[in-house]
Amino acid sequence: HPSPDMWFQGLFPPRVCLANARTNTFYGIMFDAGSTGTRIHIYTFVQKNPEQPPELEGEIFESVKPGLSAYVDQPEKGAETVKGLLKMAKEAVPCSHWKETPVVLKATAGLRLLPEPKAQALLSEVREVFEKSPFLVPNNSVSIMDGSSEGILAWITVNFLTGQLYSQNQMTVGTLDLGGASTQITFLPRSEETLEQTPVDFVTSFEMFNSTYKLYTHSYLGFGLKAARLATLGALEMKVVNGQMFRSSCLPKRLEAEWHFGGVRYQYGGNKEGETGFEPCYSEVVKVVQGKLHQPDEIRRRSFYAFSYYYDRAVDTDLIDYEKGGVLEVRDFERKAKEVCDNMDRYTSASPFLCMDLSYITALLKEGFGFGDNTLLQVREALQGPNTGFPVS
Ligand SMILES: O=c1[nH]cnc2c1ncn2[C@@H]1O[C@H](COP(=O)(O)OP(=O)(O)O)[C@@H](O)[C@H]1O
Ligand SMILES: [Ca+2]
Repeated sequence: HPSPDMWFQGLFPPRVCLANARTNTFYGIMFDAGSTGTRIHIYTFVQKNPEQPPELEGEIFESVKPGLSAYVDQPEKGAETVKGLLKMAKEAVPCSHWKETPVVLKATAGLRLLPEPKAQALLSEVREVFEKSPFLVPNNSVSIMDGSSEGILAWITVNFLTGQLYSQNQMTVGTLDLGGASTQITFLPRSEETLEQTPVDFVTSFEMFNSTYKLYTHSYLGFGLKAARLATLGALEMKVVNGQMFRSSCLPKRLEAEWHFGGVRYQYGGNKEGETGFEPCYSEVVKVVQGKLHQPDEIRRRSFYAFSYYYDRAVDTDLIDYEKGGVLEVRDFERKAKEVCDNMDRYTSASPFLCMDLSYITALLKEGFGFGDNTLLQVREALQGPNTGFPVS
């Protein structure tokens, strides 16, 4: 086809940007590039008076699946997913503010697991999308966040939003984040002994509101829920051969299916003739964690805030309410794992991995971190800002 004559285009005025937005309002665009999905957070801040810091007024959130790491061999296609989300930002932020609105992307465990050149190729495609956008691109705006920053960020968010960081007698809570590819544990040690018994690279100091905090924090790469599924199946550090079948006693006996993670296709199924149920499953998942994690004594006496997949699986099995979350003991995950694994046929409508996931969570908490059966966990949806029920400012 010859291209149509576009003579009429010149008749219309170019799209203009009217400066109609409030001048005390600021915006920020943050991408969380997780192993299972990419999420955009568009924050609105309002500066009510010049002496005070701006207050968070609102947040717009959207997400896409799969995560960037699934595009390991198609970096341009991966960057397209970011571009799609960025379109939302152009609608949400008034055009008069575009060029002052910073846009950043922080990638977590999915990209940490990829070979460095592949991860960099994805990030540079994303950088290009940002550069072509009308937003402000700060230095180092597209990068892989290191594991300890990830843990600290979660800890600050929870303790700031619950008011602990500016209260007189600080009762900070620890945080447990279970992602797809990595898991983080972070808390403020109360006993000197804990710090003495902790490897140096598990301790990070930082300053905030005129206090210095010495936090215990560590991110375990490859110990997220989805990576743990592969480890349990024996498929994590393997070159997967086409047609190869991975079996586990944690899966329904007759199940045969396939699953894509990190750009690789895995075929998996139940133990057709062998055992299934909690006992054999638990011994499989324990092998994934046993002896591989540092166990600080103090955590048995502290309470923790648990989110991400701890929350998702607790909601899936009615251990807690979707909206309110809830307080659980470590033993509640074990009880639920037994119930699901020993009655797998009753849970077929849910994910076939439900038994494996609950067993892994139990093993990670007890055998991995060394929590007691009765350690209390506040299981909540990840705190993200104003729509969480926690005061933001
Ligand atoms: O913005 C969010 N709000 C609430 N939950 C989130 C958000 N982003 C991720 N999650 C949770 O994080 C988990 C997935 O982990 P993710 O994809 O971030 O892997 P990673 O942290 O290992 O890279 C899921 O439980 C998902 O519900
Ligand atoms: Ca995450």
